[in-house]
Amino acid sequence: MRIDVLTIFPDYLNPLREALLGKAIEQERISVGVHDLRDFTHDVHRSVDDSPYGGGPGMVMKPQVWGEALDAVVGSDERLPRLVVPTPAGRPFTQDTARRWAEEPWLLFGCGRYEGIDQRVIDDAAERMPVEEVSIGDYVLVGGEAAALVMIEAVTRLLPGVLGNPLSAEQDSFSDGLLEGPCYTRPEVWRNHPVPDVLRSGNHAAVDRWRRDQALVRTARRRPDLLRGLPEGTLDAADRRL
Ligand SMILES: Nc1ccc2ncsc2c1
Repeated sequence: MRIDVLTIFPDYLNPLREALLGKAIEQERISVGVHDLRDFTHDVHRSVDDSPYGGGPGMVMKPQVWGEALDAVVGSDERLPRLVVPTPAGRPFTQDTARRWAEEPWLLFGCGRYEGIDQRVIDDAAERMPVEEVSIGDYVLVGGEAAALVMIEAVTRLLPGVLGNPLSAEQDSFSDGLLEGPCYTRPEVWRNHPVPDVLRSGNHAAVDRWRRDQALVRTARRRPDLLRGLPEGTLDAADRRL
């Protein structure tokens, strides 16, 4: 997978070079290009924003700069990226989104700041490539870079060879629609807190049942919306006994 990121704060994306993701880049399982939007300005101030038409607070990112930057990154390659624009006004980013994007050969993240990017940039790009405006949640951020880091991690961890243990991707939260239950490691007792006996029983069926019950109870308490949204047939008779 090829990933490109357009941003006015390229150093914000340095964490992509760390840990498992950094290793996947070194192993050339993923290529990551981070591009400074200001490299596509032509004025002495390297300005990327301007006042909003219609008035109002804040500034809007200029279409000319974005248009030139996107043209440069996309290039004349016949292949086109899926352009992802992180924005609070976007469709929700979910594990299903991550799974879908993990099949893409090329993702291009356009990170806006200020009040956002001139809408004509999105409209013009959509004439040439698939574009998705996506939100990672309902809270205030200053720009799209943190969201891009979140989404890039959620996607690339699903790629073959990126995670040390591929089972982890299949068994983690949301993989079966439920929140993950509690986890434990040594010592058996820590500050008078014991590990649940069932986890030390060696009875794998009982451990699986306990873990499933914990996931169901945690999901019911913290995210009842996820329970209501489970596909028909997800919960079996044993689940429904709770
Ligand atoms: N404020 C805010 C909230 C969510 C979000 N997702 C992508 S950029 C962004 C910005």
